[in-house]
Amino acid sequence: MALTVGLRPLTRALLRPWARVPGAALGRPAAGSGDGVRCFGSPRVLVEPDPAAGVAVMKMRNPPVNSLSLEFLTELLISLEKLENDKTFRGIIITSDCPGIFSAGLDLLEMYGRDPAHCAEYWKAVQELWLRVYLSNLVVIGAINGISPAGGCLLSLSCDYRVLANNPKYAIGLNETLLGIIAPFWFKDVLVNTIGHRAAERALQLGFLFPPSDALQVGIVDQVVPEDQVQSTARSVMAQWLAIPDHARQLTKNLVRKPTADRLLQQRDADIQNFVRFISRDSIQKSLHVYLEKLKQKKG
Ligand SMILES: CCCCCC/C=C/CC(=O)SCCNC(=O)CCNC(=O)[C@H](O)C(C)(C)COP(=O)(O)OP(=O)(O)OC[C@H]1O[C@@H](n2cnc3c(N)ncnc32)[C@H](O)[C@@H]1OP(=O)(O)O
Repeated sequence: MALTVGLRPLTRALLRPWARVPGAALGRPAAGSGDGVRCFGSPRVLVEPDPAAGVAVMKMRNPPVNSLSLEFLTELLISLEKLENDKTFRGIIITSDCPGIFSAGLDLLEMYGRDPAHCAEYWKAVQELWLRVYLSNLVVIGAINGISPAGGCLLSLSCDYRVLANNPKYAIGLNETLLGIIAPFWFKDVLVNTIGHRAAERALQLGFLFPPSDALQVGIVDQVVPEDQVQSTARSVMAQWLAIPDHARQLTKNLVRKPTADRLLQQRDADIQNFVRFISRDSIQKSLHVYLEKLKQKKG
């Protein structure tokens, strides 16, 4: 799939070939590689390759909460495209480098107080990340080591398999209604595909954030394991998935997922316009303001 985001100069600049990680992470040997295999990535995305296994671990590190800002989305897209195009890799594990947080979801500051052109560019990047992960030819496993609301949950749901750490704080779900906003139809479609119509109907309207035991029961994650076993479990699950011939697995994945992705692909521009119209409403901006204030006050 070609990377088609119509980006502004700032974000286009990020799309240069494979930026190296600055500072300490630069050229750090990948965990367990022992053979000089180097980590790479970008400021917010650390990629630990294991070429022998054909697997790369992609660690999100956009502190404090891995909110999906435009820059972060762009870096994730670059990393994913690079891995997708490198025949060395057959699978990726997406996880977080921010303790206790997988991803706080979309960056509210990209939609609050912004002009329509910015909101449109942002939404296009959100669409692009979803399409890239959801339709990836690679096996994509989510090693969910922290809380994962809204856009964080969408990212998880777009993986082929989800392993969640068993910590009651690590809730997962599409909680948009709690913010006074609405999960777009393609977020909803992915949830319905995963947990079924009735469970999704309740979860979406009530903005459920499922703690691990409930998450497993409803099927929004595939496995819940002790926190220190999330990465090793993701690795063993990956080995099972990689035992299947790539072409058969990829075509089957496409068969199952294409109709859902096509619904967005057929109306991307309309979806962007709809988002911009919705998010620009005074009432929605007010809801976002109230929610952001609540987040601030929680601290004080
Ligand atoms: C058709 C129209 C469709 C519109 C659809 C729009 C779809 C949106 C989907 C989304 O993803 S919306 C985002 C939903 N996310 C959330 O509700 C999570 C909000 N955050 C939290 O609940 C908490 O931050 C946390 C993740 C549980 C972490 O808690 P913790 O106590 O560890 O940290 P905080 O002190 O709360 O946060 C630190 C810092 O980060 C800011 N922040 C948190 N989340 C976001 C975010 N999603 N976007 C931007 N900024 C965020 C928070 O405000 C703090 O900032 P400060 O400056 O340090 O005070």
